[in-house]
Amino acid sequence: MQLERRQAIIVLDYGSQVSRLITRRIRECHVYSELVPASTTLAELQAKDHLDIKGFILSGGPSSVYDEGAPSCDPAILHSGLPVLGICYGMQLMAQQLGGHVEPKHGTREYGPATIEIVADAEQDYATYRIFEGLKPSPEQTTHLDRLTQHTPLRLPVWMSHGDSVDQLPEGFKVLATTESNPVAVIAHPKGLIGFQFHPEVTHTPQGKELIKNFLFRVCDCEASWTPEKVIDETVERIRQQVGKERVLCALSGGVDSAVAALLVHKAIGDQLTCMFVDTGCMREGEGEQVVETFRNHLHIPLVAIDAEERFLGKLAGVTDPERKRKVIGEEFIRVFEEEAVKLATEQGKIGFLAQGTLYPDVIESTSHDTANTAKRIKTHHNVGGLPEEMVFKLVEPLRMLFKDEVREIGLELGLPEEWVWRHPFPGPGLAIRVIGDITKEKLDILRKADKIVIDEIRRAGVYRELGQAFAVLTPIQSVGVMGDGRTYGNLVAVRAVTTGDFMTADWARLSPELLARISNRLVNEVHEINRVVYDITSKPPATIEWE
Ligand SMILES: Nc1ncnc2c1ncn2[C@@H]1O[C@H](COP(=O)(O)OP(=O)(O)OP(=O)(O)O)[C@@H](O)[C@H]1O
Ligand SMILES: O=c1[nH]c(=O)c2[nH+]cn([C@@H]3O[C@H](COP(=O)(O)O)[C@@H](O)[C@H]3O)c2[nH]1
Ligand SMILES: NC(=O)CC[C@H](N)C(=O)O
Ligand SMILES: [Mg+2]
Repeated sequence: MQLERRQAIIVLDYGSQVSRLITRRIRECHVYSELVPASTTLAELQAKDHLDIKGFILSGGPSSVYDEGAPSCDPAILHSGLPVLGICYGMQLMAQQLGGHVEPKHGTREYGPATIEIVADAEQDYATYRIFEGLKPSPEQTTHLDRLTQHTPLRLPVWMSHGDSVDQLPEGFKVLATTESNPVAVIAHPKGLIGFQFHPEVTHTPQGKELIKNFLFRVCDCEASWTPEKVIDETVERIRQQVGKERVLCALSGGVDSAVAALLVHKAIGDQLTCMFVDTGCMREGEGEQVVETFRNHLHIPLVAIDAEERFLGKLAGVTDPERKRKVIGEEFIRVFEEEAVKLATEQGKIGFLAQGTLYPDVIESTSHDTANTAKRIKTHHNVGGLPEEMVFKLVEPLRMLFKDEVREIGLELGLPEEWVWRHPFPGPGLAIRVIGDITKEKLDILRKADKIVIDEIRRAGVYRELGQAFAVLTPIQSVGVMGDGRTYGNLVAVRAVTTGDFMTADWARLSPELLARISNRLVNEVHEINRVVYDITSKPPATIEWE
């Protein structure tokens, strides 16, 4: 089967903190979008033969266009005849490269909320540029003067963050909107070149999504065809073409990413796939059983479950340093996979591919942001991806182009149980990095009970889905208590619950005092080793989500 080319909007990344949000907003409108480094040329993009490029967006960024070495845009993109939307730096760059001029304007800096007033002629300009079609002035934007003159210009609240301004337009451009302090807030050329000085991709621009939709559907003529069904069909076909008749191994963790990757591969090649779940002894209560039950009995996908508790706990004995724990676990995973892959290979023929749940944010991080590579290492996230070379696996990464919310949608569509789809992420090293200090089976058992109580109560209160992650941490601190009139000297458990979008930053969740009380009560009553409970009220930064 020949794969159709998919309609796409290419976002060029000039380094804005919110570049990837642009891509997400576009995808939320069911149009496919990729974020690429600013230096990407039109020729390179046209060489991606799976894409039918419908338009470009140039993101914002920290540079000033007149700075030496400031990033630019391949002129061929601006002259391609396809629509281009420049946002903030992107608009300034487009204006400058097409012959206009940009100046630092100390008097017209705008950071935060602003209101743009559309000065375009309602009938003619709306029909020519189409970017403001269908937008309505909100009643609170209507002034007394408007009512007196019975003329209500379109005003929109937006979010700005710039110190430079376009002060001279390139030929053929027209100003479509201004703000009180900035005469050039939106510019446009009849050929579909548009510039926004504000950021439509952030939620602080309330009608931002409508503006992006207008760009996609009215200016670029896109179809809303990037849907879960379509993604599944395409991905399945791609996997078939890549894998052929070879066998694939998928390491299954119990998390949503590896589960969805496995489902897609299974849909593509059926029994050529073998899944492998490794019980490290550091899993949550019932985790292993649930993985086995769902995959073998419910989804009918071949699964090998490896009980490696003894060897992992043996290697971890006496290890207290968090980084060391991660290393030990990472290495042990590799050893287990090596051994098991050899066994599988001799039983049913060689395994050529390894399926992984790599997501789009991982891909973006490793290609477009230099800062990601120079950033300071806080902790080594263990990943089974670092498999030894002598295994010579080729990789199948069916989620490479997807964000987590898209992965979840696909999981639902493929029949992964809801409870699994919405499960909080769980780190590969598992409870080993939530038992602070030295790890023993006894401590892990205490933590397993505590973790289950925390999660059960959070689910019962109906707040599980609102939280990014929630769990218990077993600390080595012991404290004195009194129970049944007797003295106790027991363990201190910390409860951690955070809200977060991307896990790069997080806030501690404002759980209700009633819920916290129930959790604390059950912890001390049901887990007799615990006699004191604290709630972690630090955000990330300065803390991290996990304690180790
Ligand atoms: N216990 C395990 N057994 C087998 N593979 C594992 C195990 N733990 C982790 N892995 C592998 O390591 C990969 C990375 O783990 P990671 O936690 O980042 O992703 P995930 O578990 O798939 O999803 P989530 O982020 O929702 O937890 C997994 O996709 C899986 O392939
Ligand atoms: O697969 C993983 N291997 C690891 O070693 C690891 N350490 C942290 N995490 C998860 O990453 C997210 C951010 O965690 P931190 O704020 O603690 O760095 C949170 O979701 C953490 O659970 C890990 N995941
Ligand atoms: N957010 C941005 O894109 C800022 C662009 C440019 N650095 C300015 O200050 O105007
Ligand atoms: Mg996981």
